[in-house]
Amino acid sequence: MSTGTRPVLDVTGLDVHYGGRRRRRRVLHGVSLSVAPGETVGLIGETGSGKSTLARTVLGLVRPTAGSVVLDGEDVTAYGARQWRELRRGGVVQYVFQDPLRSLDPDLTVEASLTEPLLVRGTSRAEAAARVRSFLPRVRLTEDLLGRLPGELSGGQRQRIAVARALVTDPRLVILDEPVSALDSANRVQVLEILKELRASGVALVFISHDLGSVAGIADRIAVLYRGELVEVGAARDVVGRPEHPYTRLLVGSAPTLRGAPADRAERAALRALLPA
Ligand SMILES: Nc1ncnc2c1ncn2[C@@H]1O[C@H](COP(=O)(O)OP(=O)(O)OP(=O)(O)O)[C@@H](O)[C@H]1O
Repeated sequence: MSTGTRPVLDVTGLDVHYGGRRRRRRVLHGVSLSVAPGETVGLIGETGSGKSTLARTVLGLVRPTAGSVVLDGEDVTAYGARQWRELRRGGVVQYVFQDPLRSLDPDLTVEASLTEPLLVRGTSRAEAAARVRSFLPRVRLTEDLLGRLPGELSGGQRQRIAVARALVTDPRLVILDEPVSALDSANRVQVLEILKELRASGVALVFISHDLGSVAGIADRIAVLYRGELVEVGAARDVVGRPEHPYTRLLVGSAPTLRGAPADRAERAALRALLPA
């Protein structure tokens, strides 16, 4: 297979358990998901459905009990801590958290935060500084912010810096875990617009959200996670326009922006009754 068509992420039959032997609890079950180069996949599901666990497993922060994770053609399932460190340093996969303060070191200036991932990869200081400056307009930021600390920025600016930091190394895949949930509506729209534009650079995005409305306008495909299982995966317009699983129908019905009118109480109760316990 050529690298052009090879998935940038290929997760197969993933099971994840948390807890010790006595309190062992299955959080993901048989999850299989593939992301093509340049594709944007929205991963949606309610709180506790396992979205972050899936992201953390793909990033090597949680070890699966079964299944495999292949990143850009490399089976990383059995990677040890050192191999993961090297892989992360290589910048193939990057991530953005809901809270940008988790993605940014509070003691580093914006400039240091943005140049660091490039310097770690061996880019010269001058080249890194030039690359950072040329990247700023793509996230609607200006050079006067470079000397500030994360604590001296607005929430929206911080999240745009976190997005820039994830993308400045030209990764193949970026996982964004609820990247707009903590933002007000103006900043949310702006970050979504920026992400849409950045897709043109060919990076693959996995966009995690509990809100179908945020994901629907940006994702090529949508994957729906319900209680640790992927219950529906399809083209965004099909999942929104013709949802098949009762849980997806409930989600679409609860998002008035996606439907003429939200589902009424009786309809929601009928859909809930169809969901597996
Ligand atoms: N480190 C952990 N140890 C034990 N249980 C955990 C751990 N992390 C998460 N869980 C549990 O696993 C389940 C899935 O959590 P996860 O954070 O993956 O869900 P989520 O869909 O991302 O939820 P949210 O939208 O609230 O972030 C939850 O029941 C959670 O309490």
